[in-house]
Amino acid sequence: MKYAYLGPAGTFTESALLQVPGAVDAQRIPATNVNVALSMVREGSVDAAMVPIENSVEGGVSATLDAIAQGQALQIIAEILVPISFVLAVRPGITSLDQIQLISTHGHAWAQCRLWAEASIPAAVFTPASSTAAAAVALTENEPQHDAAICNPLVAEERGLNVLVRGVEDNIGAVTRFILVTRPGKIPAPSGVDKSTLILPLPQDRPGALMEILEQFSARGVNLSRIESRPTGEGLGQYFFSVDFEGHIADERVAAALSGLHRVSPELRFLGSYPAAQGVEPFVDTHNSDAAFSDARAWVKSLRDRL
Ligand SMILES: O=C(O)C(=O)C[C@]1(C(=O)O)C=C[C@@H](O)C=C1
Repeated sequence: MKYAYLGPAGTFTESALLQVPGAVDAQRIPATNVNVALSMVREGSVDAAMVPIENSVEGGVSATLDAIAQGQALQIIAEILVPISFVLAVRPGITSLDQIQLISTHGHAWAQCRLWAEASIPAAVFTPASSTAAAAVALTENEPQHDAAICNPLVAEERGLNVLVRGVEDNIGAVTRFILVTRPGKIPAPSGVDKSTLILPLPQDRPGALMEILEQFSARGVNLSRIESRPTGEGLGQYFFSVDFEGHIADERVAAALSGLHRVSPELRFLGSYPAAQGVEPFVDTHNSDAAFSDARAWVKSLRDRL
């Protein structure tokens, strides 16, 4: 397997990739951003890409939500959770917080440390980097453009950077969720605790369209675990929903919800069913069990056989 990931080496995304069985010894290609990583998958130069999709503090990663919603179809085959804690690394010569004028990191990381930064280095100006590791690596250049970087403790250690402060995140216990993305292919077999992801364009032409979408899930007892709206980019008021729910396409209730959704929003995209990184087997009412669905189907068929 050959993997792309949001690089350079030392990002939290690489930490997520290293949790994938076999990835430690596999070829790992750093990409400068999420779009580049996903393009490598689409054009076939790698087998899969690891990209961030949401953080428990800052929410959805728009670049990923948008890139997998549009363009050539992709599939999610796994999710990985990584606990997030940041350090403040500094360039040689900086020994105290009041010397820091320019501070760099990834936008999502900055959002998770903003309160600490406002209180501790109020005069410092933030300059965005393509990743936390890119900001850290830049401190090792001959003439660094910034004085400090907020990054993964591992990259600071690997690059021999001076760390002034540890644990600069505003929320202890933050977690980022990453997804492993391939070209569409075989769907991982149900594990018992699975998740599925959909992109659902919101039908424009009628009131109650969102309700129609939601009732497809609720009528079959399918529990949503994330729903976010994103603009399609085609004009004000035009949205799609990015939705995760508990269950696998092999489950009858999920298949029934999907066929209902296809009628309501025919342009929907199924992004895959894959083992959930945490959670318990979902509670399924008797009337939403696989057996109840196949009994009902057989009953209707017996009636239609009389046509
Ligand atoms: O910059 C990194 O190290 C990344 O892996 C990206 C990213 C993100 O996009 O949210 C991942 C985890 C952290 O929440 C901060 C940044």
